[in-house]
Amino acid sequence: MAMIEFDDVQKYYGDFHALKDINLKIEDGETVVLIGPSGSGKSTLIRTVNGLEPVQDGRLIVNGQDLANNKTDINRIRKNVGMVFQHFNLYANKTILENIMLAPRIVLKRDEAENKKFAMELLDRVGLADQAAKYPAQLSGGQQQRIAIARSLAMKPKCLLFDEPTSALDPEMIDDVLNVMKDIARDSKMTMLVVTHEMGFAREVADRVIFMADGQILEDDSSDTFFNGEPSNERARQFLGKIITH
Ligand SMILES: Nc1ncnc2c1ncn2[C@@H]1O[C@H](COP(=O)(O)OP(=O)(O)OP(=O)(O)O)[C@@H](O)[C@H]1O
Repeated sequence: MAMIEFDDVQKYYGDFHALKDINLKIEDGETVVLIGPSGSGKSTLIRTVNGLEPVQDGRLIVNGQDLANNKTDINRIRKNVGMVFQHFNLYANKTILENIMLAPRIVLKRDEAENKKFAMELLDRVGLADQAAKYPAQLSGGQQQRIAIARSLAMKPKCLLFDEPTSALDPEMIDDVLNVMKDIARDSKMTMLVVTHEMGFAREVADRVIFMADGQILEDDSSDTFFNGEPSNERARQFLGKIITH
């Protein structure tokens, strides 16, 4: 079964039609990159997948549950679907280790020793084991984002959503964060949906690239076709030309 399936999904902000006839299937374990110009609906689309934005019409199945049905338990979805934001949203008054241990303790009631052991493993995986006792403000933006990723992984989600995770970072921090994301894409069986302008990431690890404009999906290709062949949609070709030459 697909991890995520949009079936003629419509999303409105008041009268504004933000997502138009979205049809999209993302299989278990796929890494999919979503690109498109500013205001095209990328954030809106990704935020519908864990129920941060409700949809008004169609079917949106995530991990076997229909998010377009208001009886669906959003908390059950969020246990399995993590999200990493542009601004890291760490808890400022908690240590790095506590930031990672909090949700598994409260939501999953994970045993304290096991929780700590796994949190330390994750800190090691993102290269920040020596920062466990610090507070978020003592870390750089890039380090905070790696902690935010570790915090999402601590829930052992089936699916991880990334909404422009490197856009708020200084250029010299971007690669460290992308390397952590590449490592996850290569080594885990997790489904990843990533909004990003980082085409190197898309080219190296994405299975598919989706291009959106004006609330619609205009192109949905394998990464190989998108980068080594040519997108068939004219606007997707223009967009690709612009971001690659910049
Ligand atoms: N809460 C909201 N209320 C009303 N309109 C909104 C809201 N959020 C987004 N929009 C509008 O929906 C459209 C899509 O916005 P969205 O943030 O999804 O685009 P995006 O492709 O992620 O853009 P960017 O790359 O600039 O983040 C835009 O026209 C935006 O102004």
